[in-house]
Amino acid sequence: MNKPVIVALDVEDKPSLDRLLSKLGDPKDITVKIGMELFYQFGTEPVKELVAKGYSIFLDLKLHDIPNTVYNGMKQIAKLGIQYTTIHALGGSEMIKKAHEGLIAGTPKGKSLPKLLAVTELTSISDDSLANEQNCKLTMKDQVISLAKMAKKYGADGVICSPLEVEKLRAEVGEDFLYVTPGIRPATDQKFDQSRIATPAQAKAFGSSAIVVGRPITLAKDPQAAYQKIVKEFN
Ligand SMILES: O=C(O)c1cc(=O)[nH]c(=O)n1[C@@H]1O[C@H](COP(=O)(O)O)[C@@H](O)[C@H]1O
Repeated sequence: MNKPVIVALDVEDKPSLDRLLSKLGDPKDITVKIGMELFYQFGTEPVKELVAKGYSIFLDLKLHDIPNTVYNGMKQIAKLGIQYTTIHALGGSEMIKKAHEGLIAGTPKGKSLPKLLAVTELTSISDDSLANEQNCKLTMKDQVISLAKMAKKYGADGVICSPLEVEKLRAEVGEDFLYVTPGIRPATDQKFDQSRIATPAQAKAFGSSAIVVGRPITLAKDPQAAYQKIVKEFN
């Protein structure tokens, strides 16, 4: 994947956003992720602003609703000129299919279709939570593989999963699919609420197509150095 270190812009206000962006470098070399924290506060405005500046945008709203609602939501998202967007695979095959169709319906003529990424099991979910809260009978790896196979069959371009699952996913779901992995922690960083984590170098070795990194950059004393170190480690 092009520009494969995706910076999660999980900040609470515009000055923090501008400060962080000013540390990252030339917009055309960077993929940034806009998620709930910015979107629920400022709506589509920062998305449009960053598209205009030339960033590649991953709009992460993790749609999970009935198929018709997701179709209509994706139709709107596709108009924004972003490169990647997300749904929860647990919404089911019909929802995934409609998400894909919504993106096709909403993408302006001549523009490229945003890539549809399906979240499998969130990287904050532990094996214990999968077994005892979701009451899932499969192991984490098998559950993620099962969701990824369904996502691929119904029109997703890739999945979001932990780096720990990528090796097996590549073997069982195929090389012609994107494996985008959050849960990235450089060796010295805190885990916080993540469960299934790996370092950037481990993610690279496991075969992640791209990594999503938030707090190791946003909370770093020197975000610029933290970002560059992660880019170097992953490339
Ligand atoms: O869809 C995502 O990006 C996502 C899926 C997932 O399973 N786990 C996960 O952490 N994320 C996102 O990846 C980012 C990780 O942030 P940090 O834990 O601060 O690096 C956050 O913006 C999460 O919303």
